[in-house]
Amino acid sequence: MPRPLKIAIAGALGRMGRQMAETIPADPRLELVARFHRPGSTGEGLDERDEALALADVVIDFTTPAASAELARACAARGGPALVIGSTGFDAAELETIAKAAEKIAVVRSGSYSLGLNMLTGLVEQAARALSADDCDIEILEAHHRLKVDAPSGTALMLGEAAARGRAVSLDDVARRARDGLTGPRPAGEIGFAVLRGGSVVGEHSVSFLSEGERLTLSHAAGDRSMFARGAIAAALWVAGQPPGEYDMRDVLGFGAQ
Ligand SMILES: NC(=O)C1=CN([C@@H]2O[C@H](COP(=O)(O)OP(=O)(O)OC[C@H]3O[C@@H](n4cnc5c(N)ncnc54)[C@H](OP(=O)(O)O)[C@@H]3O)[C@@H](O)[C@H]2O)C=CC1
Ligand SMILES: O=C(O)C1=N[C@H](C(=O)O)C[C@H](O)C1
Repeated sequence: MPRPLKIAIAGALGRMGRQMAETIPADPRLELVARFHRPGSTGEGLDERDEALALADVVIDFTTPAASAELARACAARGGPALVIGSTGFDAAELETIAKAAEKIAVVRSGSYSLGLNMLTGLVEQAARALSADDCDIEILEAHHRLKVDAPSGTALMLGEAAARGRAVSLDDVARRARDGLTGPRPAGEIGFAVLRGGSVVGEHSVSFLSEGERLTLSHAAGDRSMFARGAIAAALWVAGQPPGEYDMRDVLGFGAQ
């Protein structure tokens, strides 16, 4: 039997950090070797970041875009460990930092570690390919708890990317990320986003394909955070054996080009 994979958790005191600390010890393939939070955060069994990086094969990180980019830089500078990034809301510079780090270490980054949601991206791509932009409008709706700080969610953007792939266009060229005021009629080909925030909603996403007289809606609802943790664990087990590069859950799940 191979030795357990050594995991460190970044953002240990956050909602997902605490969920990871609950889920990892129940998996015999893993050993939780360290948990760290912000630099200088102590107590509650926390480790210093650099000590944690020295102990781990893989770091699982659900923090903030800035913290994830800095962590990727630090992991790359020391030649490891590999990284599983769950944070969302990155800007272009942060994505560039992660891409640079991925020249030195293996990184999985996904807006959603849910298996069902990643399956949904394949269905969305397929539907978008089949339903022409001339007479079918794509709208993405997401709902999350009141404490979420980024919008649209990373998952909504993943679904938008899937729809854009299906239509062979760039999401940046067709995304309508908000509407307010006198917006005019909806241009054909747009992929629209709408956002709801409130209460304790873990995460709900739907993609609607609207044409004259009918609407097809594909949707996913997260019941709790444990399935994100299980997906991140699958990514950690997979990424440990990979050469440097930036990967996503389609690589982990073997979905390949859809
Ligand atoms: N990909 C996926 O499947 C999922 C992604 N997410 C994403 O993961 C991220 C975290 O979500 P969630 O756990 O709900 O959010 P939380 O705010 O509960 O947790 C994030 C934690 O990161 C901490 N943090 C901030 N800066 C640093 C740093 N430099 N080093 C270490 N820790 C730091 C924060 O500390 P402090 O509290 O002190 O600010 C906070 O506790 C979000 O971007 C969210 O969208 C969430 C669920 C699933
Ligand atoms: O912040 C959250 O909570 C979540 N964030 C991710 C996202 O932005 O899509 C994943 C999940 O929906 C929960």
